[in-house]
Amino acid sequence: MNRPPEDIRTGLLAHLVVARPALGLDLTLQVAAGEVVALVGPNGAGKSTALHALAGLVPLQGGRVVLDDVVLEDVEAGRHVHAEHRGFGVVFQDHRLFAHLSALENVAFARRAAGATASAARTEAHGWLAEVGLADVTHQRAVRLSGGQQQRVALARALAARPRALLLDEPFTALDAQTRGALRALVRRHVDARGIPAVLVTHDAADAGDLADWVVTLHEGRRRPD
Ligand SMILES: Nc1ncnc2c1ncn2[C@@H]1O[C@H](COP(=O)(O)OP(=O)(O)OP(=O)(O)O)[C@@H](O)[C@H]1O
Repeated sequence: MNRPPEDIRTGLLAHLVVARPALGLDLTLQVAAGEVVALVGPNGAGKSTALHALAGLVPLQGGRVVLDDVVLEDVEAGRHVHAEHRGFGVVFQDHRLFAHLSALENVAFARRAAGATASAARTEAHGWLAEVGLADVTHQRAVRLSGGQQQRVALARALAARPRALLLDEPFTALDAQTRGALRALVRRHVDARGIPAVLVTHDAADAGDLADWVVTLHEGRRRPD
């Protein structure tokens, strides 16, 4: 499942150069609209760093990030679009929910931030929580939810924001096998229906095999040759 070398017109194009003493990153990535690319590799290879760099949360020392022909970052040209304005839906490894807001409020917040009215955001948030199987805990505070439930709220929040691209860092690790399968299918449907690119960081061969169109292997911050 290695991507053929042709160029893509819409989707995500990135060259990420991050200089760090422990591990530098130099990665070129292209993900077409409607595609899921799995980013795999051993612990410490730089997968999360790459995702955070795409999201605008880790400064680049070189390179560019372009989404659907919009330049989000270009180090040489001095352009840096703030993370909040990049249009990515992100699921972080540690979920990063608002601990003292309810599941519903966490998801509605993302939809509000993306332009919906308060009541529309709440209605849609109910729908997303039902989609991820959490209709019965909508009013539970995030801090009271189990790890797997928090992970599902994080995915609902990312999808609810109507992102222009998805960045998913180990988004299914805390889930049982049945839920994992259902949520992989949900992500696939969403990517197909909205025609957006998605990057999935995973250690799970089944995640990559089921969900990804292409696999990119990172090793010590570099792409391992196919
Ligand atoms: N904020 C940071 N500042 C400096 N170095 C960092 C920072 N975050 C991560 N690193 C280092 O960058 C390297 C890559 O880490 P990263 O988390 O990107 O790897 P990973 O491939 O996602 O690993 P894992 O599979 O364990 O999640 C590691 O050596 C790590 O110590």
